[in-house]
Amino acid sequence: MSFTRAVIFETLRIATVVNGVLRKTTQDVEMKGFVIPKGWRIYVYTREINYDPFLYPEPLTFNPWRWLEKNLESHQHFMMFGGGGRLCPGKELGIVEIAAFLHHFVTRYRWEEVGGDKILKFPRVEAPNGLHIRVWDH
Ligand code: HEM
Repeated sequence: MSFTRAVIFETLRIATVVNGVLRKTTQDVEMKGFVIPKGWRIYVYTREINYDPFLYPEPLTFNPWRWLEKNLESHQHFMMFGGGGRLCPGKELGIVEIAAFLHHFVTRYRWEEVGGDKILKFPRVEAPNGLHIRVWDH
């Protein structure tokens, strides 16, 4: 299960649909010489963190093994499920659901892409015309 978990994290890192998390300051916050006034709304653009080459060398390469080498999941910059008191409560359920789907899909079926579908990477990962695949029993 640890490799499946690594595949899920790497997929979320490269192609999550959650580009960031929102917060609002409840008091003035000083950070690295800057003051964020009370009441400001903040958008933490986690997509940028996920592509940071200092945190994830060769960030555009799909490399699930990077999650096994170090415990990246416990790092402060791991924010695919948000963080702090508002951390996604469905994190583990979501991972189990994806893992169960992947297990059945990979072990029971084979698939191929059909047609030259367009995939956009920015501002978010999406397939505007849908991602068409042909699936058959293995
Ligand atoms: C891959 C799957 C999922 C991803 C990537 C994801 C991601 C996120 C993110 C980024 C947040 C914002 C956290 C923050 O502001 O710090 C969030 C919040 C939340 N998620 Fe998920 N989520 C996933 C699955 C689920 C599932 C399966 C459930 C419920 C069954 C769920 C329920 C929630 C709820 C209720 C919140 C709001 C928490 C709050 O504001 O206190 N999520 N999720």
